[in-house]
Amino acid sequence: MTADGTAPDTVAGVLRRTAEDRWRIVGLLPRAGGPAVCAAVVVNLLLAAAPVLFVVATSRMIGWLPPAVRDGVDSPAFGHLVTAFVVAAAALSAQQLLAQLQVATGLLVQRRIDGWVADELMTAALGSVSTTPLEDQALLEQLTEASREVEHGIQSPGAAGAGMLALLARYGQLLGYAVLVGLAFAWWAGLGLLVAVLAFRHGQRGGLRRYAAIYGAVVARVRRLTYFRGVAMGRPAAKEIRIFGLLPWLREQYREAYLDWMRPVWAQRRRVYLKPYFLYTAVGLTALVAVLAALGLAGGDGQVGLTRLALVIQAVLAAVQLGEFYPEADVQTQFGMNAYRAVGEFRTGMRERTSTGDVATGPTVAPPPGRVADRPAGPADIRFEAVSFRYPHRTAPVFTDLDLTLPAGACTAIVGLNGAGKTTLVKLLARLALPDAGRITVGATPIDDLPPADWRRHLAVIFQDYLRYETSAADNIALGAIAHADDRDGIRAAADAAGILDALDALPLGLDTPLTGQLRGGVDLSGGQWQRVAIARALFAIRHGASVLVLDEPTASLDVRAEARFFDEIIAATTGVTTVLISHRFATVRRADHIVVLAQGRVVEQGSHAELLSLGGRYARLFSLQARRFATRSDTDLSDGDLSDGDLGGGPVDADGTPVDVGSPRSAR
Ligand SMILES: Nc1ncnc2c1ncn2[C@@H]1O[C@H](COP(=O)(O)OP(=O)(O)OP(=O)(O)O)[C@@H](O)[C@H]1O
Repeated sequence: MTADGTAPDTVAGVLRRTAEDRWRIVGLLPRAGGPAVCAAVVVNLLLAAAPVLFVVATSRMIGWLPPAVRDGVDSPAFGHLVTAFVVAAAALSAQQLLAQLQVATGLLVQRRIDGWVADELMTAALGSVSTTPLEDQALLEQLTEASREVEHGIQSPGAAGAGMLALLARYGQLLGYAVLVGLAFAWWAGLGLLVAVLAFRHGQRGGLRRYAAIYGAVVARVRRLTYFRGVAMGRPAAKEIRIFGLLPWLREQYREAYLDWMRPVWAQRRRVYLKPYFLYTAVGLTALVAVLAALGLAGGDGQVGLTRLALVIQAVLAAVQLGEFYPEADVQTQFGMNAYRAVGEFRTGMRERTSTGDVATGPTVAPPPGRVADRPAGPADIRFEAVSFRYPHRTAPVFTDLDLTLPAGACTAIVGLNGAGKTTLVKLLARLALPDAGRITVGATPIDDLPPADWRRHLAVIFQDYLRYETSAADNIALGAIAHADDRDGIRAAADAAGILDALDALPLGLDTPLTGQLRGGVDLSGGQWQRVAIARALFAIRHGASVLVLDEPTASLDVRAEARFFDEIIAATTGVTTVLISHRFATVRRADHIVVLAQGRVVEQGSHAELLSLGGRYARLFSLQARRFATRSDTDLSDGDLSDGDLGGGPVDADGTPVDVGSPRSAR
C-alpha cells in the first residue's frame, strides 16, 4: 500500500501517483525562470495551432479547387484558392521554424532546471555533518540514480520539464482537430476522435510507464554494469588488466551483469507492452471506425460539402497520428519524473537518517580572507572521553569507551593493526562520523557545541585516500584553504615544505600545470609526488589558521630518503600545531612526542617511543618485528648506506636485532 492507502496497482493509485509525479515536475518549471517558460509555452501553443491551420487551409484549397478550375484564373474562386495556398504554405513553414524554437526553448528550460536540481542534490548530499548517512546502500543507490540522470541530462528532471511543455503542442493539436471535427461535422464525432486517440496514446504511454517501473526496480543492478564498464575502459585499471590478462574475465562479468539487469525487463516486456497495446488499440479503432463510418454515410447523403469532408478526413487522419509515441516528450517525462522522485526520496532519506545533531548548520563555505573563524581559545588538548562508535549495518563496534588525549601542540602517533580504527578515529575527530556515546572535547568545549564548519576550519586532514584534483598544481595545494587561493607565496612555501616545489616548477606550466594526464597540457604525477602535494595542501591549511594537522599514512608512498627526512622537513614546519600521525612505519612513528597503540577498540598502550620499548608490550613487539625484518634485509639485500638509515623499518638495530633508539622526540628538535 502507498502512503495514502491506495494500492499501487489500482487504476486510482496509478492515476494518483502519475498526477503527483507530473505535478512535481510542473512545480519545477519556475526554476527555469518566467521568461524562458513563457517563451516555451508560447512556442508550443503556436506549434499546436500551425498544423491545425494547415489542415483548415488545405481543406479550403480542396474546396475551392473545382470552381477555380471551372472559372479560370481571374475568378474569385481562384483568388480564394491562392489565399488558402499561401496560408497553408505559411503554416507549414511556421511549423518547421517553431519545431526548432521548441528544441531551443526546451533546452534552455531543461538546463536551468537541471542546474537547480543538481544544486539541490549536492546540498542534500552534503547536508549532514557526518558522512554516516552515505554509508547506507539504499540511500547511495537513490543518489546514484538521481545524479546519473541529472548528469547526463537525457532523462533528467529538466528534460521532463521541457517534455511536459512539449506535450502542450501535441495535446493542443489534438484538441484543435477534435474541435474542427465538432464544428465541421458533429460534436459527438469530435469527442469520439478524442477518445480514440487518447486510447491509442494510453496503450503506448501506459506501456512505457509500466516498463519504467520494472526498469526502476532493477536499476540498482546497473551499478555493477557501470562498474565493469568503467574498469574495462578506465585508465587506472588498464595496467592490471593487461598484466593479469583479465579481458575475458571482464567481458564475462560485463555480460553477466548486463543479463542480470535486463532479464527481468525482457521477461515482462510482452506483458507490459503488447497486451495493453492491443487492448487500447482495439478500443481506439472501434471509436475511429464509428466516426469515419458516420462521416462516410453523411458524405454519401450529400449532407457534408467537399471542404468540410476534406477538413474532417484530414483532421481525423492527423489526429490519429497523435496516438503514437512522442519522441520529444515521452521517455523524458517518464524517466525524468522517476529521476526527480529519486531526488526527493534521497532528500527524505537523508533527513530521516540524519539525527538532530547531524544536520549541517552555519555556512559550509570557507570564510572570506582575513576573517578568522571562531576558535577555541589558545592551543588546547583534544580529548576522547568514553567514546563508543559502530558503523551502521555492522554488529561489532569499532570503539567502546575509548579514552584518549591528543596533547596540544604535540605530535601524537596512532599505531594499530589493520582495522584497529585509526582512520575511524580521525573521522570522529573531524565529525565525519558521530559517536554513539561519549564525547570529544577541545579544551573545555565539546566539539558538538562548535558549528561543524567552524570546527573543521581548525583541521587540516589528509586521509589515506586523499583526493587528486584534476586541476592545476597550485589549486591542488590552495584547496586546503580555498578562501586564500590567491596566496601564491603561501602555495609555494607549502610546496617547498612538502618537498615538491622543484618538481612542480619543472612542469610545463609550473604550478599552473593541470595535474592530470586526461587534459591536454596536463601532466600526471607519481604516487609519492601526489602524496607530497596532498601534504602541501594540509600545510597550506595550517598556514591559514588550521591548528590541528592529521596525516593518515603520510609516508606510505614516500621513498626511503623522503621518509627518513619526513620529520625534519615536514613536521618541523608545523611546530606548535597539534599533530596526529597515523602510520604503520615505525621510522615515521618513533619520533612522535606521544605514541598511542589502539587494539580491540581501546587504547592499550601509550607513551614515548622509549617508554613503550621499555614496557616490552605490543608496541615493542611490533617494532622489533619490523626492525628485525629489515635488519635481516639490510644484512643481505641492502648495501646502500642511505637505505639502512631510517629505512622502511624501525631504524638501526643492534647485532641481535634489538632496536637501538636514536630517534629524537619531536619536542626536542
Ligand atoms: N564505511 C565503513 N562501513 C562499515 N565499516 C567500516 C567502514 N569503514 C571502516 N569500517 C570498519 O571499521 C573498522 C576500523 O576501520 P578503520 O578504517 O578505522 O581501520 P584502520 O585502523 O584505519 O585500518 P588500516 O590500518 O587498514 O587503514 C574495520 O573493521 C573496518 O572494517
